[in-house]
Amino acid sequence: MSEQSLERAKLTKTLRLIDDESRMTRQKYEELRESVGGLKRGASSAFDSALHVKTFLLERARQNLINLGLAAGKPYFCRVDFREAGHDELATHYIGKYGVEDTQHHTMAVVDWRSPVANLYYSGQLGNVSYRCPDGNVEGELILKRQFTIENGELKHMFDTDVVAQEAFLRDALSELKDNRLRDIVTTIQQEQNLVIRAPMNGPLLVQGAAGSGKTTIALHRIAYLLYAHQDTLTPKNLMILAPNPLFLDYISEVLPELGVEDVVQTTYVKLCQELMGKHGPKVAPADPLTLMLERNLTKDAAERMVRCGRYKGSLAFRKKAEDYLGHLQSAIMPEASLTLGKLRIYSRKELLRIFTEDFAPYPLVPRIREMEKHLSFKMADSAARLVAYYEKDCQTRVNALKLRLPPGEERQHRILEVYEARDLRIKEVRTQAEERLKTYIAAFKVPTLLEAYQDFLAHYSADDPDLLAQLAAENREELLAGRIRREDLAALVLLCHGLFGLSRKLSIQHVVMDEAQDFSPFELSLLGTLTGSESVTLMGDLAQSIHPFQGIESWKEVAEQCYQRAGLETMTLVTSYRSTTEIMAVAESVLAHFTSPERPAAKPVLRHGPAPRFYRVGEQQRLPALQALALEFAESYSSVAVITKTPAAAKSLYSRLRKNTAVHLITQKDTHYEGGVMVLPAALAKGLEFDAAILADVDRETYCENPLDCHLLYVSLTRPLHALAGVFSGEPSPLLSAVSFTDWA
Ligand SMILES: Nc1ncnc2c1ncn2[C@@H]1O[C@H](COP(=O)(O)OP(=O)(O)OP(=O)(O)O)[C@@H](O)[C@H]1O
Repeated sequence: MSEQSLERAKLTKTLRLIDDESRMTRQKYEELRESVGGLKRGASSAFDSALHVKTFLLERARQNLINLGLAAGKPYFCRVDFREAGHDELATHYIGKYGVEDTQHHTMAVVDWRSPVANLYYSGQLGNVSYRCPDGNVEGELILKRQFTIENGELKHMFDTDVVAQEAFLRDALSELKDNRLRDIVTTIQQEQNLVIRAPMNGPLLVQGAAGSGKTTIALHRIAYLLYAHQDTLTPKNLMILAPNPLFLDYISEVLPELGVEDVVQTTYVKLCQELMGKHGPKVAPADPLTLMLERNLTKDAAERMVRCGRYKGSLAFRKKAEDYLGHLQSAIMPEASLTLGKLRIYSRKELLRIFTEDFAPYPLVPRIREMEKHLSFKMADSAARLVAYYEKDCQTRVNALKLRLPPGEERQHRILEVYEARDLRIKEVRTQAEERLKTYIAAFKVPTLLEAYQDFLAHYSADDPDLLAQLAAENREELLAGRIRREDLAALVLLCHGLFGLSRKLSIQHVVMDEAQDFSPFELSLLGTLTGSESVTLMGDLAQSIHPFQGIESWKEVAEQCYQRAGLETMTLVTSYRSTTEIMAVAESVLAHFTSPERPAAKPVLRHGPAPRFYRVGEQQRLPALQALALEFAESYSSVAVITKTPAAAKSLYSRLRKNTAVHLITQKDTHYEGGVMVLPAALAKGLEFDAAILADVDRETYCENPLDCHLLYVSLTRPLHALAGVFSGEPSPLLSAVSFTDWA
C-alpha cells in the first residue's frame, strides 16, 4: 500500500473512532445531566460534594463533545515519528487542534497541539531533538514530520516537511486573503512563537514584538495553552484579556472558540475600570487624550504640558500621592467631636481616630464608617446600659431611703412613685440620646463623591509641587467640573474608589494577558497587579507602536524596574514579522529608522513578496478622486481595504466625501463590530487590526512631522496591510518618508 493509502486508511479509522467517542460521550453527558438535575432538585448539603464533582464532570463531557465535533472535520494536521534515545520502538503521534482519546484502549489517537510532545512539530527539525515534558527533558530523533491538508474529513494533500517545505507552507498561509477576523495559526506556529506560548505563567512576562510578529495571535494561543497546561487549577473565568477597544475584541473574537476555549474574560481597560467603580464612577466615557492632542491644534508648549501632565498621572509617584491622599482622607472625613453620652465620655477624638484608622483599617472608608457605626452602636448600648443600671441602683437607694424616712402611707407611696417615674424618664432619655448622638456623629462624616475626592486630591497636592500639580489640576479642571474625565484619570479614580467606597466586585483573575501593553502607564500596570492580587501577567507590546506619549511606556526597562522589581520581568522578543510583504515592511522600517530604540530590534519580514507600495503626489483637487480610485482598485482584488487617516476628525470628513461615490463605512471609537469591506478609520483605531490593503491619506509634511508620535502613527498605519499599500499627499511628502519614491497622480 502506498503511504497515501495508508494515511487515508488511518484517517478513516480516526474518524470512526471520533464517531464512536462522540456517541459514548453524548451518552455519558446525558446521564450526568440527569444525575446533576436530580441532585439539584433534592439538593441538601449532604449532596453538595457529589453535585460539585458531577457538575465538573458534566462540564468536561460538554467540552469534550464540542471538541470531538470540531475534530470531526479535520482531526489532525500533522504526524511526527519520534524515537526516544535508548528506546528501539518508533512512536508515531498525530497532532490536532483537539486531543482525541481512545477511551477503550486508554491511548491518545490524536494528541492536542498543546501537549508536550507537540513541541516536536513546532520546534524540531528532523534529526536529534528534545522537548520538555512535566517529567523533564525527552531526547531522541525526529524521523518524520508529515503535514496534512484535511477538509471535511477528506485527505486533500500531504507532504513530508523539511525546512524549505515548511517555509513554503507558511508563505502559502500568509498569502491568503483575510476576512474580517483574526484566525488561529495552530498549524504554522513558529519556533520563537512557540516559546512564548509555552512560557511558564508564574511571573510577569513581557513580549516585545515587531508589528505583525503575531503578538495578538500568540497571546490568544497562550491562553489556550495555559488552560490546557493548568487544567486542574485554572478555569477560563480566571483568565482575562485586556484589549485596546471593543472593535478589537470583536476582531479577535473567533480565535479562542476556534481553539475550543470559551468564557475567558475579555474586556478593555476603560470598561473594566468603569465596571469596578460601578455607580460611583463618572457616567461618561473618558475622553481619549490622543484625539484631544491631535485635533486641538495645540501649541508646542500646550502639547508639551499635556504630555507632562499625562505622564505624571501615569507614574508611580502619582499613585503614591493618591495613596497618601487616602491616608489623609481617613482623618479628614472624620467628625471633629468626641463621642459622649450624658456626662459619660465614650471615646475621645483621638481614640475614635485610632479605632477608625487602625482597628478598621482593612475596610474602604465608607464601609468602614458602617463598621464603625456597628462598633459604636454596641459601645453606646453598653454605656447606656451602664447608665441605666446606675439609674436603677440610684432609684433603689432613693426608694430605700424613703422607706426608712417615711412611714407607710399615701405620701410615701406617692414619693416612691415619683422616684420611679424620674428613673423611667432618665432611662428613656439616655436611650434616645444614645441613638441620636450616634446618628449625629455618623452623619458628621464628610464623605465626598468620587469626583469630588479626585478634584480635592489634585488641589490638595498642588501646594507640594505648585508647578506640576497646579497645572495638572488646571489642565482638565473644566472637564472634571463637568463630570468628564480622561483615560489617564482612570487609574487614580479606581484607586480612590477602592479606598473610599470599595469596588463593585472582586477580580478573581489568576492571569492577565494585555495586548498593546506599550499603551499602558506604570500606574495602570501596577494597579492591575493590586486589583488581581497577582503578578502573573503576559504583556504583549511594541515600543515602535507607542502612540500615547502622554501616558504610554517609553522603556520596558523602566517597567521592569518600577512595576515588577520583586517578581522580576521575564522578557522575550519576536522579530519576525508575518503580516506584511517584504516591500511594505521595507517602507515601514525606513520610517521607523527616524526614531530608533535599542529596546526594539528591527523587524525581519518573512520572505513574501507583493506589489511595490505606491505613493502619489496629488493636486488639491485630485486628492479625493485619487483616494476614490485607489479604494475602488483595491476593493476589486481584496476583501478588506482600509483608508487610514491620522485623526478621527480627518476620517469622518473623508468618509463623508468618499461615501457619495464609493461603498465605504466609517469606523469610530464607538464601533464594536468589524465588518471588512472598504473602511475609513484613524490610525489609532487601525492599530492592532489588519487589512488586505491599506491606503494612507495625507502623508504630507504638515500631517506627519518629524517627531516620535507622528513617526509611530505613520508606522502603525504602514504596517496594517498584508498585501498592498498606497499613500497619497498633496504639497510636500512627510520627511518621515524620505526613503520612499513618489509618482505624480495623473
Ligand atoms: N506563525 C504564523 N503563521 C501564520 N500566520 C501568522 C503567524 N504568526 C502571525 N501570523 C499572522 O500575522 C498577522 C499578524 O499577527 P498579529 O496581528 O497577531 O500580530 P501583532 O504582532 O499583534 O501585530 P501588530 O502589533 O502590528 O498589531 C496575522 O494575520 C496572523 O495570523
